[in-house]
Amino acid sequence: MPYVHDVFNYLKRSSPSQTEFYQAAEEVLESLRPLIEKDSRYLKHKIIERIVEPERQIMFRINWVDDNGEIQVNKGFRIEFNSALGPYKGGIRFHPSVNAGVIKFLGFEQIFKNALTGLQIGGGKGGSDFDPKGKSDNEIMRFCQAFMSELYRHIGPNTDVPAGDIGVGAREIGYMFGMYKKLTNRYEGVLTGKSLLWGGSLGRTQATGYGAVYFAKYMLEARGESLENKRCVVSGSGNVAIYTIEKLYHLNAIPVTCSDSKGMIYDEEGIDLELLKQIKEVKRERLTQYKKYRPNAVYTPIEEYEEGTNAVYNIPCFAAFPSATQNELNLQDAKNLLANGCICVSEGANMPSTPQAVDLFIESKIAYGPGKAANAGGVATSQLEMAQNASMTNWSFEEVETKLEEIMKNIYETTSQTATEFGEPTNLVLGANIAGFRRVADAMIEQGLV
Ligand SMILES: NC(=O)C1=CN([C@@H]2O[C@H](COP(=O)(O)OP(=O)(O)OC[C@H]3O[C@@H](n4cnc5c(N)ncnc54)[C@H](O)[C@@H]3O)[C@@H](O)[C@H]2O)C=CC1
Ligand SMILES: O=C(O)CCC(=O)C(=O)O
Repeated sequence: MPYVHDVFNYLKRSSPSQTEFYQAAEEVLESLRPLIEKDSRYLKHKIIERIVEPERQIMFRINWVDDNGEIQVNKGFRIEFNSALGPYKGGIRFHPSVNAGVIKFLGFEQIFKNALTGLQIGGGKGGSDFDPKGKSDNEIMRFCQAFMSELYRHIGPNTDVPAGDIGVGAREIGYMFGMYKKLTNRYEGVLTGKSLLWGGSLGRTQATGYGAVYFAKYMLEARGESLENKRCVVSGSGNVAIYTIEKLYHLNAIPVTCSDSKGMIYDEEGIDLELLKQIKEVKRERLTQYKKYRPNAVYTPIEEYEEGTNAVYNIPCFAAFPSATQNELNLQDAKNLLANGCICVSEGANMPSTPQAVDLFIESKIAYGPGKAANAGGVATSQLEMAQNASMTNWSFEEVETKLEEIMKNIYETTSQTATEFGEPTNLVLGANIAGFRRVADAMIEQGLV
């Protein structure tokens, strides 16, 4: 369809050098072809042209002072992409690779992910090229305060509600919340992922990882399979990876790997979860420490990975849970997974598989859950946190987890039914993109040209 092609070319001309955004947009636009052919309303209302353009993009300077008294300057971003379904909602990422294109791809994915949850949340994302690695606690606090000293004027509990992402966890959310409160004199649910002491929700920390495993469980159940006693590989060792490993153990699976940007651990007997939490959540150390306490585990530094591959995906497994970062799994990794017997990939990270890897997963008809569906449990539970804040109540862990599992089951069913409706029952990329888009697009049409 030349129309989709034209919109995509326009994007490339109007937003130069935003590679990750083109990747995310191309996948969604390609998936929408059969829908656009079937329903002319989307063309008439120019929904495609409108949905790829953020409603608002904020870029700002962040000045802060390091422990040596030196002034440091970073870039800050918040993209308020689409508010058809509710207040902008999406995390904040602190990582040196952050730029306008990365935040735009994440914000774009967030629109459809949030729509798939069935909840009233629009799509947004933010971040900074600040590198938290090696920074003292005081430096982290000063940076978070400086970041919020600009962001506070753009957000609010009914406007835009940020949360965490790579490099932003409960500690950073705490420092940002403190500054927001001081500047506005308001104590309100403006951020999610808060500490349980002052407005957080039980289960939010676990939600993304648990959700990605639930998504795998439902994909597998539909094929008469289960995770029980199956070996699984997990990449990353942050929030999503840790709670993916935890839920895999709950379902009697055996997670055998985790990784960080410097290397990977292969622990044949199963990852020691308490040790991993101690290293990553408490001490904030490198994974090399893991081997000190588990001498039988194998640590492979990235310099020793086979060229052009991610060693995590060279370990034989039944299911894989990419939980680190974008484009961490390429075509060769996908081939390695399939050759070693993997039949399920559930993405905890955002866009971890390259387009060629995704094509191979779809072609081979394995159970493949794209990030915007499989990792939606995090943002869904953030909305549960917003609901508790607004009603001044606190739900039990069991209540939140029951809702989370129900939401993940619904997302699986919606994506699978939509894929079937469009003639490709195992293609959950098609199902997720069309189902997410349709909900947002129909809301945009009903709300008029705004
Ligand atoms: N935290 C959340 O609730 C959600 C997170 N996500 C996505 O999950 C992924 C992981 O995020 P979090 O666990 O929250 O972040 P985190 O900061 O807790 O952990 C990130 C992990 O990825 C690893 N990593 C980063 N860059 C890497 C690289 N180039 N190679 C190998 N490992 C690398 C880090 O070492 C760390 O272990 C991201 O793609 C994020 O956007 C998606 C939905 C919700
Ligand atoms: O909890 C949230 O609001 C956002 C989570 C997030 O950033 C994501 O889903 O990628």
